[in-house]
Amino acid sequence: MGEAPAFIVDDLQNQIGFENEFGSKFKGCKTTTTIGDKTYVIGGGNDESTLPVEVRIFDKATGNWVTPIVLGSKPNSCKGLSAISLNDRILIVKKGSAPDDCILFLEVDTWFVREQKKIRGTEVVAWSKGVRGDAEKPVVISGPSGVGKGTLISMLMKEFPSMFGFSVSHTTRAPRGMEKDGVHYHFTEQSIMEKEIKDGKFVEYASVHGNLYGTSIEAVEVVTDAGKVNISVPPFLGQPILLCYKQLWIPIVRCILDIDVQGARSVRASSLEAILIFICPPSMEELETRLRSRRTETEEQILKRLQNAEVEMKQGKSSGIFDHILYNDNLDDCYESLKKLLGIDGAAAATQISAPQGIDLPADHSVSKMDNKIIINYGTPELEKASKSLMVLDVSSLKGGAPGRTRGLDVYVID
Ligand SMILES: Nc1ncnc2c1ncn2[C@@H]1O[C@H](COP(=O)(O)OP(=O)(O)OP(=O)(O)O)[C@@H](O)[C@H]1O
Ligand SMILES: Nc1nc2c(ncn2[C@@H]2O[C@H](COP(=O)(O)O)[C@@H](O)[C@H]2O)c(=O)[nH]1
Repeated sequence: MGEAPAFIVDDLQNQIGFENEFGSKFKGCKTTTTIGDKTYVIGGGNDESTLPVEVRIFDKATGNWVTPIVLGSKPNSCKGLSAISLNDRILIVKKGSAPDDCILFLEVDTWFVREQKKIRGTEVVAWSKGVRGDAEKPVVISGPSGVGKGTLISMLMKEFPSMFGFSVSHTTRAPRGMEKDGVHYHFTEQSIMEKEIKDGKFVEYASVHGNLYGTSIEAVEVVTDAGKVNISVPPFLGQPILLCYKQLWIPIVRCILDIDVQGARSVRASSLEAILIFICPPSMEELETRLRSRRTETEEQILKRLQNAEVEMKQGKSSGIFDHILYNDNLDDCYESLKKLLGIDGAAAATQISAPQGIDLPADHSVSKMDNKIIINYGTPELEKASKSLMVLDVSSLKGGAPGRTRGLDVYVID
């Protein structure tokens, strides 16, 4: 580890035009990173301000400045930024930020961003938060209507209120008696939802039993960003807060999606990297009994749902979309199997599985890159010579990304 870093970041440029263009646009800290013909200028929001970090792009090919559509939750202000190019995304190391909020990725050419650029016909970038290891994979629960998906999800949310967050879908179907807008679904109109789909606001969508249903990017982000709030007081019942890390109570939230097989197929093809679970009924007769006993559909709707169930069952069992298949015969048994799959069949495991390990970055540091390793040097120049304390972020196994989290960061310290 004694070699000089191959690439020094914090590459603040003073090219003609940069400072003027920039100085007026961004108050506070800023940094620039070039990927191909584009220079990404990322900055704003210093420690005292509440302004979020902004992004502008200087296109060297055209000589023009572009203000991109920025998806994802913009990072909070910080004391300084370092930016490291990783080809399709830029890793941002924030100074003076909370352990769960100091490593972020600005995606500039990932699958998700390319799709969004195609849909929107303009420059797009997307923020995603970096997390260590493999935690927090979203969970997709799919299966025919009436099989018990909602029942199982309710049981999970009731037993682990702090651990799971439900992705509230959009639908064009009418609300049922007890259903609340924004809680069970975002009830919307066909024309509005079609426009929003065209605008690229959805991770996935499908026409199901004659209505449009879809998971918006925002719905997923609302859940994953629940982990962003840092509160310095202990949790009380009902709050989505679990883990005390460095005197901060860090919420742990894992996103659950209840979607049909078509939607599951889209999620499988996306960058969400979810765990996909298909729930089967013990028999079609039992499925019909459950659908009828729910008393929420008309006879015509029940028949349509049963007809669609035949197709969904075939696809669910054989398409290779799903990681796991569970049979919901006895509800309690199925629920236990689901918890086992998710690694939460014991109280200790429940805390382990989703506990996000923050990255405790020293407030003062410099950042460099060597191959797939980001080296964070946190000694003063004098101390560096003596002790060379380094933190290494290994980015060789990154997974996921916008609209969820970027997982797979390996972090270790070299003394
Ligand atoms: N294992 C089970 N045994 C008997 N009844 C069950 C079981 N699981 C769920 N149910 C019942 O079946 C009905 C349908 O369940 P639920 O509404 O959860 O299905 P769903 O898969 O979410 O349906 P949809 O896709 O239409 O939303 C409910 O009345 C529920 O109480
Ligand atoms: N592809 C998607 N399917 C969804 C979504 N939200 C719900 N669903 C599925 O629709 C059916 C019917 O639901 P119901 O509430 O009308 O009974 C069911 O299979 C759900 O899983 C979504 O966002 N995308």
